Amino acid sequence: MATLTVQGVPLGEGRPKVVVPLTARGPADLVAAAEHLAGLDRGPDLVEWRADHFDRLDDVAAVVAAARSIGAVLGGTPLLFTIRTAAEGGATEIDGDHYLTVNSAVVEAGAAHLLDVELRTAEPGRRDLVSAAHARGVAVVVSSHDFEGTPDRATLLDRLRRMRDLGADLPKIAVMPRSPADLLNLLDVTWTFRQESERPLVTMAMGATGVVSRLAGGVFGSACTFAFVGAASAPGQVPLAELHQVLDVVHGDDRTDHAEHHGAERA
Ligand SMILES: O=C1C[C@@](O)(C(=O)O)C[C@@H](O)[C@@H]1O
Repeated sequence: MATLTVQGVPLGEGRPKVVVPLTARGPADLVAAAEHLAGLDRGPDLVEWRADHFDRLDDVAAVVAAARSIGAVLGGTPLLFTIRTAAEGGATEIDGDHYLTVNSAVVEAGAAHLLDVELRTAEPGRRDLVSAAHARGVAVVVSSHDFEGTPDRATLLDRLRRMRDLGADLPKIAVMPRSPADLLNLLDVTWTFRQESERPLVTMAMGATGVVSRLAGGVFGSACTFAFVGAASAPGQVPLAELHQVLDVVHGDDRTDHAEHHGAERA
């Protein structure tokens, strides 16, 4: 089972990597939030900028500048750039062309290490964006979110395979479980895909019923889990410090590794 290594952080190997989203609206608050994360004794392994919350998303240069500022503060910690559209539970009704323009500009500027491309993005833009990211050495997360329910196992597996076939380095699926059976299906599909695929994946079930997937999804093959500092960016997310403690119980304490990943690159 292969690993995707981004900025020295191995995804799909060992303990799942913790991602904290930044959801501040303005550049100064974003930088302050990034500084806070960078200063934590036990910070995240990756940081996601949820640029759909940014109050200047219409200004491509402002987005690129903010991504650069966040990246500079984070040092070596990998930065995932995400515009989560309203249709997928995000904070903005962005038009399709502007979505492609902003994402392409961030990729061309080398301002992020990973790029989230929503599966629902229309062709040919979707394929062009994936190719542009790969040409710049940016890893691609192809994502899909179901806020209403959980598709059946066959549909989930088919979705993950389509993401892989599109060139996703890290397919990602979030669902809303309506019962423990939905949660079991998601975990089952996660492990099935993990075994058949040459790349890691990320899955999570949202809401209260899904919390266990954020705590123990790594056992079933999910490479990352999202936690919050300040404000959650999705239902059911767990505070960062508590998530680290639970992962210590489930996977063992990684403090030495963690210090090595980030300490080495910042030094
Ligand atoms: O796709 C995801 C996962 C997520 O929706 C979650 O459920 O934790 C949080 C988002 O910020 C991120 O882009």
